Amino acid sequence: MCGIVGIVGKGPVNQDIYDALTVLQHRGQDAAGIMTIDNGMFHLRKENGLVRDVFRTRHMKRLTGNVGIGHVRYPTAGSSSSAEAQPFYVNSPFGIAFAHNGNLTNAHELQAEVFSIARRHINTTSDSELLLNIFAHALQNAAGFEVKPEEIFSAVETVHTKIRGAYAVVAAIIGNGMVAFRDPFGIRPLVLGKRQSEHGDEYMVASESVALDSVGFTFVRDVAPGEAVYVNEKGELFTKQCAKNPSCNPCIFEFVYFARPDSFIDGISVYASRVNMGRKLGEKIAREWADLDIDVVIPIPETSMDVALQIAVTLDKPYRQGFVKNRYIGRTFIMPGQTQRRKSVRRKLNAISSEFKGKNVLLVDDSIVRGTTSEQIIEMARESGANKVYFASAAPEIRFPNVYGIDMPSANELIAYGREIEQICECIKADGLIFQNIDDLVDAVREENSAITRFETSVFDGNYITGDVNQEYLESIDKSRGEKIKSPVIQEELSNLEMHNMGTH
Ligand SMILES: O=P(O)(O)OC[C@H]1O[C@H](OP(=O)(O)OP(=O)(O)O)[C@H](O)[C@@H]1O
Ligand SMILES: NC(=O)CC[C@H](N)C(=O)O
Ligand SMILES: [Mg+2]
Repeated sequence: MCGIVGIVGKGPVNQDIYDALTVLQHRGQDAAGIMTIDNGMFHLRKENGLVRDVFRTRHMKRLTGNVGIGHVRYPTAGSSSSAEAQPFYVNSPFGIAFAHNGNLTNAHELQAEVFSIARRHINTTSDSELLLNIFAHALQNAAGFEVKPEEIFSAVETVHTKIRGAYAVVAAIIGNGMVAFRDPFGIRPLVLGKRQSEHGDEYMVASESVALDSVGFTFVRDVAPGEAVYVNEKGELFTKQCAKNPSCNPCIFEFVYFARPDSFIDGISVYASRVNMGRKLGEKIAREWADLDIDVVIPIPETSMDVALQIAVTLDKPYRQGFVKNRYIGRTFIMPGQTQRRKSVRRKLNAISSEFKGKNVLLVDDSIVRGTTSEQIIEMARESGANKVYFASAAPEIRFPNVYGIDMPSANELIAYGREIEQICECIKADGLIFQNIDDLVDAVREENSAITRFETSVFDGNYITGDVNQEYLESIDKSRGEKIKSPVIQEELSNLEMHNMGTH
């Protein structure tokens, strides 16, 4: 899903960006990077790995300056080579550093255009590097060394007309400041925050509000879909709506799984939306499984815990922590390959057998995607002596690929693809399986902000909000990003393109 952050401060920003990235780590575990501007020069450190492993004191010391951006990556286009870690950089115009959350759906056409019209070479397979070059080319005609806010906004307008897909972006421009913008459908989140210092106001943008909280910035507002925010080096803020017909359609999977519960996205508390999901699903279980004898409700840590507690309250059943999570293992779903995901479930979760022995348990997860977690967890519950194992998912059946920044390029790998509920239940070997209805999921999230009339729900219903996704496109991403391509050997070959500005190690 990727996390992005940018700060224009009145003092060094390296530590704040680092701290903000650590609280956005749940959005991307593959690579991390920070790029700062000091005295007309960029300073960069990026590498594969978690934030705590990528940045050592020696790197932090080099990342000087009062303007900077950062990124944590979950690859959803190109390869997971360190050459595709972000921020990216181009030297013209001015020198631009760039970080992106989302995924483009017309990367292929853009590739041809960037070369034939802009005469720009892209040396990676990353869609984010393409997006950077489209933006840079649009800014190419800015007059003078100090770019005017209007010139920035006009470049963002051009980007909106050329690019399709999902994008929340932050960029830092040498000699000028920080730009951030969000796609006209508002698929990926982006918030603006402010902090008062004795030398004046400091501004920050981030994927989630929790990043602002962690470094003492106050939430100002969500960046609107299609809007651009520009903060110059003096700390002056300029904003403009740069899209013709913007509309707010946040990705509903942010609320189901991706975002941290203590974040607010487009005026919606992620935590409250999950509690609502639990209530709705609990009511459905009470209606449809009235005759089932459930002894206990057990969450599958970590994301489903808020949902499961509310299901237990709604059903008036005990809630117990039957699984202990190894706090040193990250999220399994955003790991790069199926082998690693599969192996990590048992390393991550262990059962407390006394909570299962002789009981009819209702296991709750936020979602079932490939079925990697549910299948193994049910096996563990049985090994621990459970009598009956029922399973509830706070999200509906996921049957369609995602093209907006979640790494689900192939319908075939989705356990619900081509299967009815009884068949999925057989695959994961549960005694009963129940999913949230799509309308209930949407209502659960909308309850927190009724002004949002539509969410990006394509993984559940196959309606792709940008209107440009057809079967041919889905087949092409399946082919180019299927599990095969993520094999370590192929990844190694792609890493040969390590032509990026690493700085000294
Ligand atoms: O059906 P699957 O393909 O297994 O995917 C779904 C599972 O993956 C996620 O957990 P993850 O371990 O990524 O993170 P969490 O600790 O935040 O729950 C999600 O919460 C489900 O448990
Ligand atoms: N999940 C994301 O936001 C990924 C951003 C970009 N498409 C990449 O793969 O690097
Ligand atoms: Mg989980």
